[in-house]
Amino acid sequence: MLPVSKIVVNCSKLCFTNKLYAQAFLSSRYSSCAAPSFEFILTEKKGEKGNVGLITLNRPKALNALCDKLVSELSQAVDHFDNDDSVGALVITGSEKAFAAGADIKEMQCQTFSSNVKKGLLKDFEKIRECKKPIIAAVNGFALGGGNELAMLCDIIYAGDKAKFGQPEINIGTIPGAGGTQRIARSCGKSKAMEICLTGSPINAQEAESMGLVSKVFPADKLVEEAIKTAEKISSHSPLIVALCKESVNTAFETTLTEGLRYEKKIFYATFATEDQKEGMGAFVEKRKPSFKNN
Ligand SMILES: CCCCCCC[C@H](O)CC(=O)SCCNC(=O)CCNC(=O)[C@H](O)C(C)(C)COP(=O)([O-])OP(=O)([O-])OC[C@H]1O[C@@H](n2cnc3c(N)ncnc32)[C@H](O)[C@@H]1OP(=O)([O-])[O-]
Repeated sequence: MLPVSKIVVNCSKLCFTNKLYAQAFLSSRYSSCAAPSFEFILTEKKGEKGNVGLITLNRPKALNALCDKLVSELSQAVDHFDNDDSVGALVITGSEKAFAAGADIKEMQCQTFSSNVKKGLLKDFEKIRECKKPIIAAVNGFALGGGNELAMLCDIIYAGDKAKFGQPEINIGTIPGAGGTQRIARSCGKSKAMEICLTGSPINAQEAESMGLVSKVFPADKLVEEAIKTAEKISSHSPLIVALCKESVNTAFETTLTEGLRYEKKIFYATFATEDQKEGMGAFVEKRKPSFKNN
């Protein structure tokens, strides 16, 4: 156990580091509109048409632990691809060892209730949810705590065959804070959510697939390629209609069945006011490929 004096020194060092991060973030954010450059993530466009935005978490020494700066960069990169008309869908991945081992415990250990409230600890994490384009999480290795919550924040989860999912927060005296208790319960039911959150024990990719947390499992070395293929398929559709479809499915997690069906019907009717619906149905009747205009 660390003596108190060492903990205090460590915490003040962290606060200073956070200030530097904040300054670097502000200057990178407001200096240009070009693709931002990052320290803890890599971004590139993938797919035959370059229409998939790939974001790779890249903080290998800490198993991609989600420190403030990493999450802030991630949120900026998601926003950047969301506003890039040449990109139709995003893939977020990590390394073969870790998608992300959770929030950065070393950074979090000295935080207090009031500091969490004042700085809005989860604000960048929550911003990712506003992305209109579909996001696929391609998970190899550990997806623990905030790592699993980040995967669940995405729209589709693909796993490598050695992936491990879990919410170990209970082991370190806290609870899942970025959607773990809510999203597992909604997608996999109460008993699984309780088991995962209350034991803190991880589950493997096959269990995650059988309980519906993950939609497909691939050999680890094929995972990102498969996720990109799915993202390309999504990107071949009308971006406008894809965004409406994503919003409609997400509504299923927010409301009652009656309200959800009412919402879906409104959106379905509304698609008939778009050029892309005319183009899509026209192309089918004329036996040609549609050419969507995002209108
Ligand atoms: C701001 C946004 C917030 C978003 C979400 C907040 C809410 C969320 O619900 C709360 C959490 O996620 S609570 C978190 C929930 N997550 C957990 O409780 C999981 C904690 N991690 C583990 O249990 C183990 O590391 C593993 C079992 C993942 C791997 O074991 P292994 O293969 O023997 O590897 P190893 O030797 O152990 O690690 C290698 C290096 O990585 C380092 N590092 C790793 N994880 C870190 C982390 N989260 N932090 C910091 N560092 C972390 C580790 O210290 C070491 O570096 P060192 O310089 O040599 O000290």
